[in-house]
Amino acid sequence: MLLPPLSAIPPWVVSLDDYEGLAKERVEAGVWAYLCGASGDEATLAENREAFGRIKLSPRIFRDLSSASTALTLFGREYAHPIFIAPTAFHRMFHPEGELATVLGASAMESCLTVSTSASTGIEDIVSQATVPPWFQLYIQPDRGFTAELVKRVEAAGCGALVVTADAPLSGLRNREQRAMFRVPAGIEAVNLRGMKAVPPSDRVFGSELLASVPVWKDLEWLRSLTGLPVILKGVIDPEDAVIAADEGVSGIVVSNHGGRTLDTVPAAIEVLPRIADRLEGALPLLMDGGIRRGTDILKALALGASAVMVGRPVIHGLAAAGATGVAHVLKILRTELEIAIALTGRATLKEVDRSVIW
Ligand SMILES: Cc1cc2nc3c(=O)[nH]c(=O)nc-3n(C[C@H](O)[C@H](O)[C@H](O)COP(=O)(O)O)c2cc1C
Ligand SMILES: CC(C)CC(=O)C(=O)O
Repeated sequence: MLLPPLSAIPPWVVSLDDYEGLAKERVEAGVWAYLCGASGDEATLAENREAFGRIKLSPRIFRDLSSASTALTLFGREYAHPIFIAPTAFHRMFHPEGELATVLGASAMESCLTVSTSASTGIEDIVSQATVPPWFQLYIQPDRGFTAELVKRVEAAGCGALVVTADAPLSGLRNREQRAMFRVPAGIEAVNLRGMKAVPPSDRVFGSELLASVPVWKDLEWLRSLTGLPVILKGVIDPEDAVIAADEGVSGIVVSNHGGRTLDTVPAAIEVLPRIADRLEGALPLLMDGGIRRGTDILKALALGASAVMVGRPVIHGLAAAGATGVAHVLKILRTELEIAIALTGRATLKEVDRSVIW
């Protein structure tokens, strides 16, 4: 029997891990496998966490912290802190209020939500509830005409940026999800894709219509010609691709392996981040996601070259556990942990967080 969402947060809930247990009791088994799972042997999923554990911090003492702040400016906008929400699909699978609850929780904590292409709520409704303009994550669809209309629609709705996901032209084979026979439940759909001409399903990979229409670099140029929004490329792992992306004129990059859900045995995003930062030498703002569960993880990412981080599964744990309140509390925990971690390493502002923070 599934439990209903909580109406109050128990006092023993103090970390993101605590939320995972609360969420599991409230989510149907197949949907849970979709949320937690990753591709293949889930080696990259595990590595995203383990790599953070191998990085040690180096605290400095007796520093002046009187002007401490986590504020930053990104793509011309001020943000109160560098904790952003990664795009994840179909929030109504996890809570009846879906993305509307997520965006309320995000707004309460001054956090920016990236809305998935496969959101289960209309983009205009989500943006209307936000105090921080959401970003929109775009999968370039085989139907390029529909894609162009969608880009115009999200810009008109008031989204602040377009996050183009590049690492999932095909879905990874997520065995955990296959074994649980996961299907998107009836009544829940990617409403922002309604009316699109979909490619017919195929049990072939090579030779399929889908493979014939996967996006290439030239599609990025086309996309940039359609919109005045900053275009951020998500799913970059190889430093060579980061260099091409910068040459192509993207506004930013999300260093990400899709939470281990696409190609398995890719290195942890936090391991890749400093290599990309070294290659780009500050040419573009970098974000990263994958395995962020603690404020110290965020501090490590900032020290290794990220301007901000995105958080995926834990936000959904908060949503499933307690709707908007759960989302806000997950973000609040992370924000408090980050402030304490920055202060205990003797730094006052994000500008002071550089590689000297790493042991
Ligand atoms: C359930 C689920 C759905 C996701 N859906 C999307 C999506 O629609 N678009 C996308 O670009 N990434 C998607 N992602 C990947 C996340 O944006 C992000 O890269 C990843 O979850 C970060 O890792 P974390 O969960 O360890 O924080 C999804 C991830 C999960 C767990
Ligand atoms: C609907 C899916 C394509 C969303 C996704 O990117 C994921 O589940 O990882």
